Formats: sequence, structure tokens, C-alpha cells
Amino acid sequence: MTLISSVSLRRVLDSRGNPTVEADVLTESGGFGRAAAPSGASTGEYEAIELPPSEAIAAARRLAIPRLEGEVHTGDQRAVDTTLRAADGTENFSEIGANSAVAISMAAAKAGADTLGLPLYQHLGGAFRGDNFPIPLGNVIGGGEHAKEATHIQEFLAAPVGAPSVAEAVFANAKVHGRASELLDERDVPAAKGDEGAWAPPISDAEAFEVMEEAVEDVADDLGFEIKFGLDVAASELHSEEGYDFGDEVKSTAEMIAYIAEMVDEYDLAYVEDPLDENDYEGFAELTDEVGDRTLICGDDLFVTNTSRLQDGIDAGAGNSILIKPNQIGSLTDAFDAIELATEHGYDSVISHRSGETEDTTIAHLAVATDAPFIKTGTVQGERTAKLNELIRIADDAV
Ligand SMILES: C=C(OP(=O)(O)O)C(=O)O
Ligand SMILES: [Mg+2]
Repeated sequence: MTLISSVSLRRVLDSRGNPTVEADVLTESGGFGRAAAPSGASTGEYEAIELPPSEAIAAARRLAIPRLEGEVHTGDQRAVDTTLRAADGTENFSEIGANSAVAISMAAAKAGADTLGLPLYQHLGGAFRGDNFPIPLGNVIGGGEHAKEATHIQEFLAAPVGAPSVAEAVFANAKVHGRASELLDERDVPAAKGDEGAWAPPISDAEAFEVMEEAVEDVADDLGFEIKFGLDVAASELHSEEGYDFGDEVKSTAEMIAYIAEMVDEYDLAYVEDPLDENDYEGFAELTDEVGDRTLICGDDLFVTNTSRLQDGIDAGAGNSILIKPNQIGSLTDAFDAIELATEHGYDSVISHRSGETEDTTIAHLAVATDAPFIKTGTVQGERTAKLNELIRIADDAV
């Protein structure tokens, strides 16, 4: 029996030292699941609402838990998530908080898997995923909202597209991270780390492109398979009425599109996330038209894992891939629906962590279960390696 017998919530620490919501779900036959909500810094305007953890916990105890305990089966994830939505009663989880909702949703999935004696990725659909494994996009150099006095572009991401296995891809990204540190040293650039463990050096974006190019080439030569790189521009954070603020210059939308297109070709970029503001479907469409045949143009703040915003993007031809962050929308069911809609329309899904994370590994299972081509979950640091090491274990387990 996967009937939920109890749900308990508590505050735990995230990787930034802030409190976040953790949920424990127990089923009648003794299945157990535990999951914690991550938290963004460069959050999109249209994301579901994260409440202060104490408020989110109090509201979920009052409104959601009584509707779950003794009422809903964890073997029916859609029923769990529909119940959370009904208990909340808003479009954006502003009553119980997307942080309470996503923690309960993920913990229920784990409890369901445990009750049935399955690994989470299989419970979520991994038996049909084939031999593919998601390629990890690894944050190597960054700034934006994740580190002060560093690059304007938020993330420079290693993309080991030619790696023969997920383990080799994970180790390749770590090597690129190490090589980038040596190259920054050679340039006498001091580099602290940002929120996700990427180097946060006080260099221009142009220099970061050079360091990344050299680092991925060196490691690719060493390992003998192709490694490209990509970006999360997180452009909404740079954008105001004046345009896109890069410190020494402000770019117009047309200049931004031309700049990104030029970088795609100059550096053979595999991936570009949020190259333009979260309201600019038209700009996304124009850029996708220009370079979408040779790189991924991914919507994070643009789509916020939301099927209705994704449908608008599909209609407009904006982007060719979507970032999937379960806490942006508040439940696993909503995240699955976004992945399904994306797949139907030829959009690639990139399953993603947040800049504030915990040791929770749910997204590694979600990526494998849904056959997502990419997962973005950092390169080093415990809360990132928790997911990367879980991917290695899943790959081992699945053969
Ligand atoms: C992971 C990201 O950062 P945050 O969690 O701060 O939104 C991102 O923007 O893709
Ligand atoms: Mg992003």
C-alpha cells in the first residue's frame, strides 16, 4: 500500500546557509521518502512563489497535510500533486509556498519508489529511457547574481558532448574546472568561488570566453573526446529599459542578438540559456532563427517550467529547449508536463539545479527517467557532486 500515512516538514540548511523546507513522507507499508526544496538567486519574474520557510511549513501543515495523510497514494504522483494544488488554491503556490509543495511532491515520489522497492528513476519512468544518459553541463566560470565583481554573463558551462559515458562526462567537467583555475593563475587573476562552486574571477566576459576555450580544448586533447562549452547569460538580470548593462556598455536588443550569434559561431557554443530578457519572446525567436540549427537556445526565466509560457514560446518559435527546475513550478507533475510538451514539439529539456541547493538528488533521477539530453548541476562542491555522483551510480545500476 502506497497510501500516505504521514508527512512531516522541517527547516534545514541550504548551500548558501539559508533555511529551506525539507519533507519526510511515510506510507502505510513503511515506504519512506525525504526531499528538500532548492532556492534560486536569479529567479524569474513568473516563477511559483517561494515563501519564508517557516510560513511555508505552517501553511502546508494547515492546508495540505490533512488532505494527504490517509487520503492519497504515493504510487499516484499526479494525485499527490493535484492535491497539493487544490490545497493551495492559487496558480503559483502562493498560499503554501512552492518550497513546501516541491519538497512534499519529491518526497512523496521517493516514498512511492521505496514502497515499491524501485530506484526513483525507474519509478518515475526510467524503465523506458533507453541507453541514453544526460550530458552534465558544468558551471566552470561565473558571476551574475551568483558572485559579485565577476563576469556579467552568469555561467560559462563545460559541455562534454563527446563523452562516452556519464562518469567520463562528470570527470571531464571537473578537469575543465581545474584547468580553468590553472589558466586564471597564469594570468595572475585571483578567483574566489560563486554560489555554485564556479570560479568567480574579476575578469571581462571576453577574457572568460578565452579561458573557457583554452580549458575545454586542453582537457578534450587530454581525454580524447569532444568538449564544447555554453552559457547561461541570465539576461533578465542585466536588462532594464535602457537595454542590457555590461558595465562598460549597454547593448540594445539588436546588439544583444548580434553579440550572442557572433559568440555562438566564434566559440562553437553548444548551449545558450536566457540570452535575452524573460519577456522577449520575439527576440528569442529571432535569435533561434539565426543560430538554432547549430546550438541550443534555452529558456529558463523565459519559460519557468510552465506549460503555458512554453506553449507561447512554441507558438512564437522562441528557443529550442527548456530549462526544467521543479521548484519554479512547484511539483513533479508540472515539471513532467512541461517536459512532455517540450518533447512533443522538438524542444530539448535540460533538467536543472538552483544556485541554492541541498544534498537532495531528485533531479539526477528526473533527468534519467525522462531521457533528458542534458542536466545542469554544477561541477564541484558537495551539493552539486551529490547529484553528479548519483548519476554515476544510476548508470552503474542500470546496466
Ligand atoms: C541555476 C540558476 O540560477 P538560480 O538558481 O539562481 O536561478 C540559473 O539561472 O539557471
Ligand atoms: Mg538560468
